[in-house]
Amino acid sequence: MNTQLTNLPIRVGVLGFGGLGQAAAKLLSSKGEMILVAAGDQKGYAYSTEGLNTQQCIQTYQSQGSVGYLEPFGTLSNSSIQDLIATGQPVDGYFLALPNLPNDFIPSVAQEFIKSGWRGVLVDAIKRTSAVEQLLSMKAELQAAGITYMSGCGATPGLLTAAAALAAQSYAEIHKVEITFGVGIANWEAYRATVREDIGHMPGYTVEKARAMTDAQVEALLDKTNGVLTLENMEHADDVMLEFAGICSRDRVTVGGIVDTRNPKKPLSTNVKVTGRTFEGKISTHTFTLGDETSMAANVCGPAFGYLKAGKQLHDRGIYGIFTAAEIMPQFVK
Ligand SMILES: NC(=O)c1ccc[n+]([C@@H]2O[C@H](COP(=O)([O-])OP(=O)(O)OC[C@H]3O[C@@H](n4cnc5c(N)ncnc54)[C@H](O)[C@@H]3O)[C@@H](O)[C@H]2O)c1
Repeated sequence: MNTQLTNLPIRVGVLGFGGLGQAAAKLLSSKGEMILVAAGDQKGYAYSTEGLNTQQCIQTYQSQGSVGYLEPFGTLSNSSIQDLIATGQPVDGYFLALPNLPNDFIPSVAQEFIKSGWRGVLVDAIKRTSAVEQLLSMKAELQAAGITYMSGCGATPGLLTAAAALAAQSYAEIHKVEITFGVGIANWEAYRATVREDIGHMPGYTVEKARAMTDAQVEALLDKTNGVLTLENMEHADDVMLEFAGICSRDRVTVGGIVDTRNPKKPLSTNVKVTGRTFEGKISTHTFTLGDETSMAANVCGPAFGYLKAGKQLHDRGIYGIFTAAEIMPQFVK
């Protein structure tokens, strides 16, 4: 059924109900074109055809540790994603607000969807180059399964990569794309996976090492830096996405930033600078800067659903496979 043509809201599932998953559910509650029908976390899932109540989901998750406790829509499960898909309940698209720990976790979730026979749109806000490469290599399987997968659709990669792709249009040749992000959050516990994955980029750390750290070890590390993580030359998928979209080779893309885990004020303004040469031979730089009042959650979840809507339009036209935020324009969700 083409929900867009029939004006029915797009039925959305949010997998992962931590910091970003809860923000995604809040954002959806003000939308008319999308409805939250499913939510899942590590210990359970909830489903309602009529739509889940965001506040009840968040309250249940925060007080009991899983949306699986939500009465009467919840189910407790240690394999919530597989079990939710197996219910066969209709969901048009899922936002994967899951940790990518280990670095092949989200690709393994994509495999579960492929195996299940479910057809629809999947959107991730994945960050590492090597993770996006794993997903890109699954293109033929996704196409055959009837899945339209939108990868790298958060803030960066995502919004900033798309802005770089747009800025590139003024130039005949792109010399460099420099992405610098500033993130301020009140406490690291609100975004555990995000902070762990960021630690994995620091000198002396790997994804596996960061994943294995206890909460006390994360806190001890943050104590040493006064809650601030400074990240340089990160392995970030903006590079492979811009290369894949034919904009520039990946070695011309750099990503770094500062994350303050103890202050919601951004430590610096998130921006992308795109330097290139015009057809007349002029060298110039376009800069796209995000407003400091916009939170990480707004800059990740907004684009994620914009890409879900764009993915749904592709899916309705029978276009399956994998696309990134550098190739497709997100659609504004009302
Ligand atoms: N692209 C971007 O701009 C951007 C920015 C920030 C965060 N992110 C990404 O968003 C993701 C989510 O981050 P967060 O800080 O909200 O995470 P979080 O730690 O706050 O929450 C993770 C959620 O996933 C659930 N989960 C974990 N394993 C699961 C499993 N096997 N099955 C089902 N649910 C499971 C947990 O129960 C929890 O609800 C991270 O991968 C992070 O890198 C992307």
